Amino acid sequence: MIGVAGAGAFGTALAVAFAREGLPVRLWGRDPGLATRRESPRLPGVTLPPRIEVVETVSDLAQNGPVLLAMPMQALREFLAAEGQPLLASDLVACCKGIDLTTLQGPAEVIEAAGARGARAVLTGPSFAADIARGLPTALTLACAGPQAQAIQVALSTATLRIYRTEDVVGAELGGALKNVIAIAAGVVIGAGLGDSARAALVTRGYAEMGRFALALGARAETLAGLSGLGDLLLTCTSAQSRNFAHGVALGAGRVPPQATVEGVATARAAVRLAGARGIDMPVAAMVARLVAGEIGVAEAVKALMSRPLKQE
Ligand SMILES: NC(=O)C1=CN([C@@H]2O[C@H](COP(=O)(O)OP(=O)(O)OC[C@H]3O[C@@H](n4cnc5c(N)ncnc54)[C@H](OP(=O)(O)O)[C@@H]3O)[C@@H](O)[C@H]2O)C=CC1
Ligand SMILES: O=C(CO)COP(=O)(O)O
Repeated sequence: MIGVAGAGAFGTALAVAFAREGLPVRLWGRDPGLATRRESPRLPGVTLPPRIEVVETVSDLAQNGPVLLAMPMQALREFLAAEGQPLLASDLVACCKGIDLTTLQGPAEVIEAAGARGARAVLTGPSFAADIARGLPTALTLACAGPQAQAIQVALSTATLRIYRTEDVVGAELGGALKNVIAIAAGVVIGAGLGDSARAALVTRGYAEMGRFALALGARAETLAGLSGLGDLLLTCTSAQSRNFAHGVALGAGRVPPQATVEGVATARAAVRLAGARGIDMPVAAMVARLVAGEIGVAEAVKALMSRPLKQE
C-alpha cells in the first residue's frame, strides 16, 4: 500500500500513476469534498480512478508501505507537527522542493526533526504533475541514506515512472530547491524581453551558483549534474508549465503573478540566509530574493548582475 498525504497537483498525479499500475493507493487531502468529487482543484480534468481510496484521516495512510508527503515545503513542518504522529513509524518520502524558512532545513531534516523512525527519503527530479497524470514517461530521483532505499525505489517505480536512487540526500534536495529560484530568474529574463541568449547565460551562471552552494553544504557534484539538479533546472527554466518560471515571466513583464504554489520565492530568501552565513557568493539568488520582495526592479537587477567585477569562469 502506498500512502499519499496532500492532494494537490503532485500528490494527486502520483496517486493516479500508482493506481494506473494496479498498485493499492490511499490518498489524504485536507479538502473534505475530495472523496465525493474525486478531482483535485489543483489538477483539474484528472478524475481519481476507483483504485485510489480517498481516506478521511492521516492515520489511515500508515499501512505497510511508504507514505509520500506531497505538500508545499513551507507546510511540511506544520503538517508533521499537527497531523504527523500516526506516520512517524512509516517510511516517509518528501515530495516537496525547498528549504524551510524558519529552520533553514531541507525536507529530510524536517522529517527527522519531527521524530520519524522509518526512512527519511526525498522524491525529486524533472516532472510536471500534469505529465505524470497523463502517463507520460518521467524519470525521478529517490534520495535516501537508509537501508530502505532500494525497497522504496522498487515500490514507487511504474511503467511510466522510472526512479533512480542516490544516497546524496542533501544534493538531491538542494538541486530541487535551488532550480526553482533560477527558474524565477529565467522567467524574469523572458518576461522582460531580454532574449534567449540572456536566459542561457543566466541559467548557466545559476547552475554554477547552485553547485557552489550545494557542494559547500556537503552535496556531491554528480548529484547536481543529475536529474534532481541539472535535469530539473532545464525543465523548469524552459517550460511555460512551470509555476516558478511563470511567476518570473509575470514579474519581468510588470504583471501581477498568478496565485500558485511558487516554491522559489521562499527558497530564495532561505538560500540567501544560508549562503550569507557561510560566505558563499549567490548573486542570482540574491537578486531573485530582492526582486520578489519588491526591493528592486528588473532593470536594476540586470544592471547589478552585468556590472559585477569581471572574473574567471
Ligand atoms: N506540481 C508539480 O508539477 C510538481 C510539484 N512538486 C512539488 O510538490 C510540492 C507540492 O506542490 P503541488 O502539489 O504542485 O502544490 P499544489 O499547490 O498543487 O497543492 C498543494 C497541496 O498541499 C496542501 N497543503 C498545503 N498546506 C498544507 C498543510 N499544512 N497540511 C496539509 N496539506 C497542505 C494543499 O491543500 P489545500 O488545497 O487545502 O490548500 C494542496 O492540496 C511542492 O514542493 C512542489 O515543488 C514537485 C514536482 C512536480
Ligand atoms: O518541480 C517541478 C517540475 O519538476 C514543478 O515546477 P513548478 O513548481 O515550477 O511548477
